[in-house]
Amino acid sequence: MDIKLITLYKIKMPMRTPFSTHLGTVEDREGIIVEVTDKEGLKGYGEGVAFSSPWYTEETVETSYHMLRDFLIPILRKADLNHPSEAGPLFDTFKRNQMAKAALETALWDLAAKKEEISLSRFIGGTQERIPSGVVVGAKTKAEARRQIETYLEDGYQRVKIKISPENDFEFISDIRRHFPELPLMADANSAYTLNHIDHLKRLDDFGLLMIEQPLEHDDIVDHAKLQKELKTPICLDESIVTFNDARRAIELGSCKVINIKIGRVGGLGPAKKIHDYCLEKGIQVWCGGMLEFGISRAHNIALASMEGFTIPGDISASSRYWEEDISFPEVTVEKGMIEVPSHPGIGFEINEKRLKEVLVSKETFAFEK
Ligand SMILES: O=C(O)CCC(=O)c1ccccc1C(=O)O
Ligand SMILES: [Mg+2]
Repeated sequence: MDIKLITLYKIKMPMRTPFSTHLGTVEDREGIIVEVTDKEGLKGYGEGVAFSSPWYTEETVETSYHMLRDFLIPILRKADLNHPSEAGPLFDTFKRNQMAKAALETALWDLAAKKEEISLSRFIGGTQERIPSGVVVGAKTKAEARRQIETYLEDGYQRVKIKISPENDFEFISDIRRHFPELPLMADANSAYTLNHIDHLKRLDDFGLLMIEQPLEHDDIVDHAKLQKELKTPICLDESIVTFNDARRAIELGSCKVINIKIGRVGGLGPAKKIHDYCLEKGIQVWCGGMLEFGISRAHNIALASMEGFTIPGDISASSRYWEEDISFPEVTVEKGMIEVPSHPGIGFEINEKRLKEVLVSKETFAFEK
């Protein structure tokens, strides 16, 4: 792919409003922007979506940076890739660290699409010109959740997801259902429950949720299979699906009816596509998850979600949902509940250099000599 240099930008930006789950609150979002420049001067971008602390998966901004600097960039330097689909298998020389892998792998996909002068969406086989948009409410009180939902519905969002735990689920969901009886609503537990909560969870069946996301442990697929047999509400897996084989095994066991695909969590666009294709074949629904991300990862999500199997509105919202000003432009906007898939080459978004400078923590460049 004729790579000339790679630049890593570590950044930090305050969220417009803090985002809370039962696991903790994110106020300042740190991240890594990966810029891969080829010999013609074309630039591809990727984003490392790990958080500052390992509350969602085991990765952090610092571990991702270490993986990129000390393992992934060096192995890429030695390899002579012809196509970005070769990066995933190359990086799997090293175990896990999916978000670090995805940060670099997605930059290679953007670069390759730009070289072909087609949009990333077309390059990966996307067919949809606009995608339905959903939004996540991360509120501490039910009054705050209700206010947020009202605003989001005015903005046109087609689906709302709330974060739940055994302590607040009935309070939040029953209040939302009373005020918004027809709202396409789902709940994400981020592993707040155990199998001891089966009867508790069964009672949530009455609320007509689209699905319940990751009720049980982050690395479980066996207990989820037991739970799915007892629940009418479809189970969607998020944290449990980190590789293609995780998806294959979960589907074989009946652990879920839906999979939330996050490019970062599964190690890149290549694996994300592979999981999508398999789910489509097996009749398992998929949607694109979010990571409170900046515009580069959001752009990759939009390209992924333009593929045929992404029929459910995902957690892809407007840039303004989380940011005063994003590091890319144009900002992602939601019109009548839909986000337009760009037709420009690559991800179809540029870096907002002024904003990147404002939020920059550090910058490091790695030259590739042949
Ligand atoms: O709007 C978004 O970006 C996704 C919000 C969200 O639910 C989430 C945010 C951070 C980490 C994990 C999750 C999740 O899907 O579990
Ligand atoms: Mg989730």
